[in-house]
Amino acid sequence: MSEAWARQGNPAVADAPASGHAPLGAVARRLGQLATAALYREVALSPKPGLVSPQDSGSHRDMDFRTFVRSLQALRSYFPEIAAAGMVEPGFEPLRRLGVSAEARMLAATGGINTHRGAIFNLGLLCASAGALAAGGHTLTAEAVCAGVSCRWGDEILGAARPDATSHGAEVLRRHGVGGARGEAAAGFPAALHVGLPAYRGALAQGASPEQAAVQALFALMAALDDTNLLWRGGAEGLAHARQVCAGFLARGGVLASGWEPRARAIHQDFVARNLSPGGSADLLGVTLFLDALHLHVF
Ligand SMILES: CC(C)(COP(=O)(O)OP(=O)(O)OC[C@H]1O[C@@H](n2cnc3c(N)ncnc32)[C@H](O[C@H]2O[C@H](COP(=O)(O)OP(=O)(O)OP(=O)(O)O)[C@@H](O)[C@H]2O)[C@@H]1O)[C@@H](O)C(=O)NCCC(=O)NCCS
Ligand SMILES: Nc1ncnc2[nH]cnc12
Repeated sequence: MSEAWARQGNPAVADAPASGHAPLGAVARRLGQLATAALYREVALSPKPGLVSPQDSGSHRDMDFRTFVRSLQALRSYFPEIAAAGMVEPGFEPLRRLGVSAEARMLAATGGINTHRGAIFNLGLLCASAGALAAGGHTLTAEAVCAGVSCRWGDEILGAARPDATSHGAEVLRRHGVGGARGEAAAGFPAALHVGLPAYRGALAQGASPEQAAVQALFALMAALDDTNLLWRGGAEGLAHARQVCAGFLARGGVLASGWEPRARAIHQDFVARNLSPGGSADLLGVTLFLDALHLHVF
């Protein structure tokens, strides 16, 4: 199961070059494949508290696994496109326009449902940063790619926030002062880099399967993050409850302890009963899996 899950939707696993430098067009295509594969692995993963998986729709009534797959199909050309755009050292505005048009394609494919708004933003910026590094002849490491987003576009990412915006994220920023997707990106994705990635790799090193390691990374992210989706649906109380339950799961040994799966499923049911959905953590799990794959593949 675990190897099959790791290879699912991941063409890069099957045809990664053994060594050497690929032409830039091929690098952009491979970055796009890695981004799409990371998002596919995230949505295919189970159990995930409150989130959509092939098993069920979690705390969501308007979308299921097939909605996410349709959304991913609509986004397939976006990630290579924005990676290629990054290679010509653009300012923020051309990247933002690519993101806005990808969002429109996502909404058309899902009938107006927001499946991947955060992912379009996060992984779009990371693909552009990786493209810029590749064009400069630099090695693509998780640290360099994340720092690239912060250094190149951090100020504009924060500056693009409109005080009168009506999005859930903007409302949460006003009510709770939490920076959400923009804050994470502008700071160079500290949660994915310093929480998700060490949890994922640490679990693998201790013998977990890739699938178990991804569950561990998701719980670590949920325990640490001020997830604006949890705040939107559950307020400060809902966020505190979710973080505490996930910290408790990790303190009992997480996915490395026997009986972890029924415990994780019980937490899933608890989130559903409370109508909680950690969409920001899910997005950052996608980022974590993308960053990990950068190390595995030679460009
Ligand atoms: C920069 C934007 C993404 C602006 O976001 P804003 O702050 O205005 O907020 P939202 O529009 O609400 O979207 C932010 C999405 O980011 C994800 N997220 C949340 N917290 C974090 C975090 N701490 N770190 C990283 N990412 C985070 C999250 O995405 C997931 O949740 C989605 C479902 O959300 P929503 O529709 O609110 O949820 P429901 O609970 O289902 O609602 P109801 O059922 O109750 O109605 C899901 O899709 C996940 O993806 C937040 O949603 C951006 O809007 C923007 O500027 N976009 C265009 C530019 C662009 O993309 N450029 C790319 C290259 S520059
Ligand atoms: N699997 C998932 N379920 C619900 N919202 C999400 N946002 C990103 N991934 C998600």
